[in-house]
Amino acid sequence: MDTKTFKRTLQHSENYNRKGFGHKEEVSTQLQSEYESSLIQEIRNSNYTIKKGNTTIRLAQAFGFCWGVERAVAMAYETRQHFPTERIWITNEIIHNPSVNQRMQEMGVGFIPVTTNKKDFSVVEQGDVVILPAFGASVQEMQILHDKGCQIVDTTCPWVSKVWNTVEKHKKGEFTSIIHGKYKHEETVATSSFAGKYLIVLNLQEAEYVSNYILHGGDREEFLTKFAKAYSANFDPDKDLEKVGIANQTTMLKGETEQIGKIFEKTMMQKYGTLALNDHFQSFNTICDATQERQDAMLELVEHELDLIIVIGGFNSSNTTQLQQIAINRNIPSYHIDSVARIKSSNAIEHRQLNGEIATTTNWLPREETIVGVTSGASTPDKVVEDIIEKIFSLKAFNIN
Ligand SMILES: C/C(=C\COP(=O)(O)OP(=O)(O)O)CO
Ligand code: SF4
Repeated sequence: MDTKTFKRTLQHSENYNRKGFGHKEEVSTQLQSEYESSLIQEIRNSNYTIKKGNTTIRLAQAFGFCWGVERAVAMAYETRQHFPTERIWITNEIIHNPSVNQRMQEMGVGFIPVTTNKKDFSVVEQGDVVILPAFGASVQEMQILHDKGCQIVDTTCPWVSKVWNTVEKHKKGEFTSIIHGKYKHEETVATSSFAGKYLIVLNLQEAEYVSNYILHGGDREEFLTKFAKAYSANFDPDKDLEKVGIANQTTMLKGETEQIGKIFEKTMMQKYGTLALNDHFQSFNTICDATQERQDAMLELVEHELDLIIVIGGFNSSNTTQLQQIAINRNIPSYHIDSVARIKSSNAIEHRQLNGEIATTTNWLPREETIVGVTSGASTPDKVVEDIIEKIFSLKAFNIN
């Protein structure tokens, strides 16, 4: 499929909207009351710190809703306002936060059902409205919806679309896109659908493995098994790694994407020589500002003296996981939770570990003077952060165990 032409056709179609419907002011009051917090604003205004009794909360200097999330959620609310009686669907979670997705359902926005790992678009009828989430959607999904003649409201973050343009450039120059990301993640699924040849690498180890294969060859079958589901159809590691371009899922660890870029730049230089580098390697910066700011703020937060860190965000939120990785790298006890309900008592907290498993830690909140670092992912409403801070204060005030 000529994805570039299709996208242009879609964007000119009268059934397509990516600008909202002019109800910004009406929905902003609703969004404010549902997601914002006066306590968090107060803490922001007092140098990101608040102390009550023997407990200090130190917030990261950048956290919570990013611009792209605010925009996508506002567009979804506007869509409901603009189409009060039409059936509205969304192709995936709007963002990775359970409370926001719950609100979507309460507003009557239906999630496309999934049967045997496949989305069932047969529920969508002509005249229905379909929202594409902040992560975007694959070009194949867009085509199905366009063919059905439904109204498409595209909330894809422009930073994500920027990555799609990057992989289109790779495709034009016959470069294979090396995408730093998680192959199952909605954004990476969408990005790879716009790429020509692609290979998705998760981390530095995988990048090193590919680099080594480029330089010295290796076991082709092992390569294909290792990266199963993470490359384009008919990908051949012996032929398709001669020209590579770098792209990423916007919310990966910034430093890691940069290092992966450097690994491939060095590899191509070593294999083809400095003068031929531009014929074999392309790199554009596709890390979004919000990811960068939140990770930088976390790196600054962990420089302070902290007894523990609470990282708040959906359990499937990639950027939240990256924030926790920073705490783990610094050996600070840290707990990734998605809502106040995970705090059972000062004796028990239920939290997500980096490997995805849910664990319960006992005696997590010290009785004595305590400094708690707090941050939240780009999809976490301030209200959720407020509830958690209030809970910590109340547990400490009563020393409830
Ligand atoms: C929508 C979006 C980021 C907002 O945070 P999310 O937590 O929803 O997503 P992610 O970190 O990618 O799992 C895609 O860049
Ligand atoms: S994290 Fe970046 S790319 Fe993702 S929605 Fe927010 S601003 Fe957009």
